[in-house]
Amino acid sequence: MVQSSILGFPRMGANRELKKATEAYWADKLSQEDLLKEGKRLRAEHWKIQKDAGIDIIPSNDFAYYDHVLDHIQLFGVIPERYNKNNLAPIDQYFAMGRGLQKPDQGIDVPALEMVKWFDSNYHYVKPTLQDNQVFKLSESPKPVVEFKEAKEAGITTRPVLLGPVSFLALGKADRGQSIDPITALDKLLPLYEDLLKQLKAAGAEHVQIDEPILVFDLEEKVKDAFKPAYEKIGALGDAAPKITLATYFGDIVHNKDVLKNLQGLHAIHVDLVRNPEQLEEVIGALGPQQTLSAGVVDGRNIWKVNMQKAIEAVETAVQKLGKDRVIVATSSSLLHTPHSLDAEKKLDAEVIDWFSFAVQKVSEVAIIAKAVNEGPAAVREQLDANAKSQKARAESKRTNVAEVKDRQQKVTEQMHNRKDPFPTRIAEQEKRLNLPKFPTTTIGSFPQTKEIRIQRNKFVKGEITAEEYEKFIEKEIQDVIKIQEELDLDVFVHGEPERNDMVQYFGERLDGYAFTQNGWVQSYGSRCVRPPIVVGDISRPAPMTVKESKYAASISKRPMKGMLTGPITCLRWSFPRNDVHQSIQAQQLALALRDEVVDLEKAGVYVIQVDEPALREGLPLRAGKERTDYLKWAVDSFRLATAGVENGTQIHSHFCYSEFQDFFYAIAALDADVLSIENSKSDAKLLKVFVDEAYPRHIGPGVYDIHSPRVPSEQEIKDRIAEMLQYLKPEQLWIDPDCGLKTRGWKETKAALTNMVNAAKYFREQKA
Ligand code: MET
Ligand SMILES: [Zn+2]
Repeated sequence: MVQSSILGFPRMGANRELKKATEAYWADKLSQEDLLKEGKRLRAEHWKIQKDAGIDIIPSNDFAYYDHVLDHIQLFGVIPERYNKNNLAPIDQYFAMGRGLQKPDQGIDVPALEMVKWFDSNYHYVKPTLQDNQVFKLSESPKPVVEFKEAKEAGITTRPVLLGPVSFLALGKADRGQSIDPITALDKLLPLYEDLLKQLKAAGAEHVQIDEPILVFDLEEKVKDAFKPAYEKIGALGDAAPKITLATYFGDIVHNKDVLKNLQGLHAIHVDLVRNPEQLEEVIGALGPQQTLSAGVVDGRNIWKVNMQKAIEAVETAVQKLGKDRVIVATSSSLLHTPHSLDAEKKLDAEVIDWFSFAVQKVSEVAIIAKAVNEGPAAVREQLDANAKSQKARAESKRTNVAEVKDRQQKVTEQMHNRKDPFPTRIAEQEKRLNLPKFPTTTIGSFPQTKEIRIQRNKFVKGEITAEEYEKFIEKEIQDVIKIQEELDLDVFVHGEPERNDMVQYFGERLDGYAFTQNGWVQSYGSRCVRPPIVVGDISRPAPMTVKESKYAASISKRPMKGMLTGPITCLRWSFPRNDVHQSIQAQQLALALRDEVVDLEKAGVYVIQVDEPALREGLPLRAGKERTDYLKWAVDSFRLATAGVENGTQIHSHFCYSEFQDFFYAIAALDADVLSIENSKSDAKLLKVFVDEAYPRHIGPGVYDIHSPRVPSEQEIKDRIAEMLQYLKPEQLWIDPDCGLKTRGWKETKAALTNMVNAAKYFREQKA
């Protein structure tokens, strides 16, 4: 029989209970015992959801209090000495590695381990950080064993999930001052996996899921070569270990087919057939004679209802080749990346809610598909009919077929992507109009989002104050930040973004084609969750979105005002995109909407306009090659289309929270933005060398201080940063600004830091005069 399986379930709970519990624990408002109890309660609840839906293979150890990679760091004792010093309880040591720990009264001050994006998702994992003489040690009561037993006691036999040894190491790095290449530690790590697998088997686990997602990357030879010895060794345990399903996701593994050859002894291979359905045949061809295919046909990364008919066809194709006993129906990846359940959505309109499926619903979809394959479509006729009806309704909906939007896209010309004249002509006109000093100072857009701002916004949302009252409040906020900027003597002002709840949501709410959830939270890192808007249809701009605030701000300030927009790629990447049209089409629709906004800002007298694209880098496809070059082409085109409608004398800025774009610098240059502001305070100024090497002619503001910490940089520190930057950039190119927006900061440190920043800029201005 075909079995049904879930690769992982969201951890937060229906109402983000885990977030609330961990944050209460961090604030000393919840005991450790109660935190652990809450974790246990959530796990039980999530297992039950899956069991009740009829899932055959239910995961355990997919739960984590902070991050599952961090779980493995602790599981294998990859704990840098600095976290061992203070005799912390295991859970506190765990959180200390995840988020740092500062207790001045007890003399504790350890920073967090590095956290980075999990593949191309918006989830972040903690990087395994190894020492040159790394010693591994399996924890005394290994979490996977404990949680397996916990489920068993609750009457559910689960399939524990482990991150595989090759991925665990390959995703890691050497600690500061160390030079170990993590993969070279494989031999030392493997015995711990063997021990762990034996313990799981002894506890009653017949199966285990081992994730090796790095197989979707282009791998260095030495990493590729690590799979064979690793899995030979683990495989040699035979009946002393559970049967292994090796899971990959977020890409295809066809380019690593030769690795599969060495994995034919494993029980099953899982592949993502949502992202790469075309890999099915090749993967089947590469399986061993006994091996099972786990077919990931229900999307773990997005919120759309599965197309049952298509999913069933894919599974049937596998069944024809392998037989029912060698096929598993599964989610494409862990459901970690989807919100908990649609049940909490009371405000979504009936048309679109019928198109969505969150984790709880996806669990049922997997069960239904398995049943359809096992017992024939008649057994689930009603569900299949409802699904087909929903697919058809979505395809034919007015929202997904807006003729005006499509017509406008048809009429986009090459010319519309180009500014009127090249940069030298433009900058001359801009300088005449803006009359800025050398080393102009500015900020990235947002100023502190104070408690008062949040209170007033909530009141407005709840209808407790009128639109007019709220507008007055926002105007007052704008007046205040302008006054502060005058006092600080900044050169290019911003209005401070007080009206924006979030840089994507704000725009989504003003565009047609978007929907919003009330409770569609997805874990981003640790206890932090985001609630991405959903692109449901063709996008257009019914009315100006930011002009009122920017125009008002420009009208009351002495200095040039910078209008502030979120770029098309960032809007798309930080939303749930449509899966029925290519992302390039959605990006172009967003670009056209933003183009109108840019032109309207210019008409309103705003002659500096910043279009933020912090998500451009993370959207880069995981593997080099055509997909990547295609992405860069349409991403760059969408930015150019959004911004090229203005006159030469209007200055276009863009902002990135990354400066690590050595590999695709040509695309950054191709944006043709007059001024780029980039995150740089945490990076090596050497990264700027690429601007020199590529003879980048336009203006750049590499961030001179880190805004993620309340720490105030001294004037001297900022001067040193600027001096360093001047080794790479020409004085006439350089802008002085912070790393990113200041919305998460308090006013006190913001004013102090900006005062030092302006003074540092003035120092160089006088020096170079
Ligand atoms: C994550 S990038 C943020 C840019 C935005 N303009 C801000 O200042 O908050
Ligand atoms: Zn930023």
